[in-house]
Amino acid sequence: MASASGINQLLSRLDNLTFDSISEKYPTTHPEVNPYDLYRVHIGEVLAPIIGVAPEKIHPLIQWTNTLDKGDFVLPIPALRIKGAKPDALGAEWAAKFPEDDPLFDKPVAQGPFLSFYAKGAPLTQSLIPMIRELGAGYGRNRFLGLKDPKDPSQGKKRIVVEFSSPNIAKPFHAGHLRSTIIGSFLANLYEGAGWDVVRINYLGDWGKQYGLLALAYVRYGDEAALKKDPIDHLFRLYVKINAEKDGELADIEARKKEGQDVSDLLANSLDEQARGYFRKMTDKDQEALALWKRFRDLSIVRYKATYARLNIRFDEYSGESQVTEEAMEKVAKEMAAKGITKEDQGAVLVDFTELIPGKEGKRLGKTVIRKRDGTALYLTRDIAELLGRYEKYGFDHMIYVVASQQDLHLQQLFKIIELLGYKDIAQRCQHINFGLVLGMSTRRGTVKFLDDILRDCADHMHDVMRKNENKYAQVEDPEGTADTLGISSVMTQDMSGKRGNNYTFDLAVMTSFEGDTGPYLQYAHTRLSSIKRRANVTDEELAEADLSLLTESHAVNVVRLLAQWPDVAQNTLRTLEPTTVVTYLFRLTHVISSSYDQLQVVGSEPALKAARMALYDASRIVVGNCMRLLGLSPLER
Ligand SMILES: NC(=[NH2+])NCCC[C@H](N)C(=O)O
Repeated sequence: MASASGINQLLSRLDNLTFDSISEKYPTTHPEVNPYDLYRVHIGEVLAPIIGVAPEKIHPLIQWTNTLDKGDFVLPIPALRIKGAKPDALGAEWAAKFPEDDPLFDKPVAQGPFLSFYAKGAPLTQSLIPMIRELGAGYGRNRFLGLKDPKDPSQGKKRIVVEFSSPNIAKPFHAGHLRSTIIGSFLANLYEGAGWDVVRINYLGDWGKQYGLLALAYVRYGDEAALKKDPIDHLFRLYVKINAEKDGELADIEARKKEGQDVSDLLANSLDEQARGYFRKMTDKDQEALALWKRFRDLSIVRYKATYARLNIRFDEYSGESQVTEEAMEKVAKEMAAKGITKEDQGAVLVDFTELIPGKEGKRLGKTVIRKRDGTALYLTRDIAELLGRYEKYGFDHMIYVVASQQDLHLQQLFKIIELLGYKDIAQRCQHINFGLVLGMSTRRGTVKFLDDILRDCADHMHDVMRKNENKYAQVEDPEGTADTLGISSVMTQDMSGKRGNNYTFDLAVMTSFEGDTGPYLQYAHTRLSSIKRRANVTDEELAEADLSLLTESHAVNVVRLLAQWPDVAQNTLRTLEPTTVVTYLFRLTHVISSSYDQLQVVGSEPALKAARMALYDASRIVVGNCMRLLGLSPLER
């Protein structure tokens, strides 16, 4: 069965529409990957002569519903702006005129200012199930959305850079990095599914005076074997130790100064000063200093890669603050000065937005330093040069920075400076995707330090939860691996359940439960669908030939109606850029599937019915799996 068979089957029911006529008249629709596009086109075409408005005008106004009892689509009548008549009356009139024997819809229902449309079960079921099974992992993907020119695919894809995760070497991987990793990877998958060319960048915090200090620590206390074994941990320990020493020293100097002692010698030889000197060597490209720093960086990246792999995440580029060259910063510094964006203030260079931009906006953006008095560049300085460098390198159509809300101002300043530099078109391509805090994140081992700690702790907790059910536990083939996957699913699902901007409380007990809207529940739903298929013993051929007209129960039709929404949900998520759009849909879907099990048994039903129901569950398994993979979860089979 070819993938088009499902959609052709629908089209063959409609004598006025063909593939070509649809794509000609409705260039934004793609029924071959989203059957509901055809449904909307059809509504417009049928209503047009009834209402006396062009179908292309009606089509974009049609919306989906949040619950199936409200229908599959609604037309908000006031949106048509028909003068003189009451929406309620119009709705009733149009509903009455809607043909009784429409091939796709029952007679619409007028509900206040809305006209609600309910898809007929049989045509939807019989076309959608084969389509989903044929498209498989591709169902919900829409390669057309990312085309530069939808009418001319030879123009190629649009390109997006997604920068996410971006931890700091030798410092803890905190909740902000965790959220950036989860949300960023999700967004990258989302755009990939929409046919964009996606570049994933990890912008490491790996530069600055503190890395000079770290090098000093390594020279004093470093342990080669420990560094090789666990660089992230070893560097962090060194970092903590040397920072404590440095702070103690500065406090001591401060105290002596208060007593009136001459501390200039102490200051000149202080760790802080030595760190500055070491970092200066790094920026001056001293080979030895750079070699040590590069080892720290390279070894850390190797470890990070292994951890990201557990989450199915890979990056196309490990960029970082260190990769921004002095030359590149020098170049923009000149540009900024020439354009009058920066000014000197007691040897430092700064941008004063309050002077550059009148009113509230300038006040909000405030003032910010671009070069310190000692000549060193700052976080923002590097971001400016990095952004322009990325544009040069990738020529992106869009770029997303997935960074915590605490850095809202930083990114606003960054984009504004790019704009003031005269690159308004580039600034407009950039977007900050922010997110709220994670509260109360600590583990049994104490406060969280690294991504590995977080994941291990969740896996351990999950393992305990699993052990509580001895019977089931005994049946799990690889309890360690399963606990690991379930643990990861727990954290990720909890993180993506609410709106990005909200804070949430990290709660191991809640997130690892199999009850409620949790990651383990989703995994359970998927394994159950997989096990039905294993136990039913129906061949793929039998599934392909199943008589789907047997799926008449409302439970079956409701599952299909939800399955049909998936391409729309994915497409809508491109607008919201909220993981919860997918998560919410996925829980609705899994709940409807789960409530159908008692009504629609597979094992024990007579062969034809068994095959038909199995085809329904197989399509369900595919969609649940596709949603989970888009979210970054690895669906379990057992
Ligand atoms: N381009 C950027 N500034 N990205 C965000 C980097 C996040 C930074 N490393 C931090 O931990 O706070």
